[in-house]
Amino acid sequence: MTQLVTTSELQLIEEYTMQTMAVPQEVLIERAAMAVQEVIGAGNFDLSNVLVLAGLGNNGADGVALARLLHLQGIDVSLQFVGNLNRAKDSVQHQLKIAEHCGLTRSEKSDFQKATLIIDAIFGTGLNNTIPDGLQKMMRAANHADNSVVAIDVPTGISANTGEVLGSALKAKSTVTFGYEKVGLTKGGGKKFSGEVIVKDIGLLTPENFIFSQAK
Ligand SMILES: NC(=O)C1=CN([C@@H]2O[C@H](COP(=O)(O)OP(=O)(O)OC[C@H]3O[C@@H](n4cnc5c(N)ncnc54)[C@H](O)[C@@H]3O)[C@@H](O)[C@H]2O)[C@H](O)CC1
Ligand SMILES: [K+]
Repeated sequence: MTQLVTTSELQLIEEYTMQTMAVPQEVLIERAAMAVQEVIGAGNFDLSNVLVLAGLGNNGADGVALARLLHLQGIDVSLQFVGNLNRAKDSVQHQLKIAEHCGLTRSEKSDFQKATLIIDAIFGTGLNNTIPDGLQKMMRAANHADNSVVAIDVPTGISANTGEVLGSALKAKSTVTFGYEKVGLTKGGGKKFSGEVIVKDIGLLTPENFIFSQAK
């Protein structure tokens, strides 16, 4: 029996971890980035040219932290933001500051064809309505380029609760999801777009006798 989580259950667990147990958000972001670094470094992916597509929320923050780790490892990694960076969460700005201090500057436009691996850090569990048209176009181009894509936490475009495709979704070879498998990865489009789902512990703490509504 594998525990699955809905986004509201995950929110309670995140709050418990950060508010009650006082684990800083930056620690979770760092451990999330390290978890993805470990998975893609295990030999099944060609890391000769990695493109990180980062969104404006914490999924993007995970991606920026990962790009910095790969850069420090000497990997040829490009970091491209999707959306207006001025509207990004503080967590993203903070990770970008660290990355720039480490010598990684963001690219404006990246060449999907050149990338041997694309990291999908655009939207995670926070996607709450249909993907904007412009981004849908870019995602279809990325799917068409037929690169290897590794999704951080949830493939962009997939509802973490229902597995529904919200306009368009990025097809992942693997999805590295944190703490627990999200319900949306096990059904509908979520199952199809997630590829191999790898659950990684990043130090999320779960309250005693927490009630999970779903399992598989
Ligand atoms: N579970 C954990 O303990 C950790 C999770 N992390 C990562 O955080 C994301 C969830 O981050 P969040 O900021 O809540 O949302 P997203 O990054 O998924 O989305 C960004 C942002 O986008 C806005 N938005 C939602 N839908 C749309 C839309 N259709 N069009 C435009 N904008 C949209 C909304 O405001 C969102 O906030 C989780 O997946 C993990 O990757 C932590 O980093 C590590 C610990
Ligand atoms: K993602």
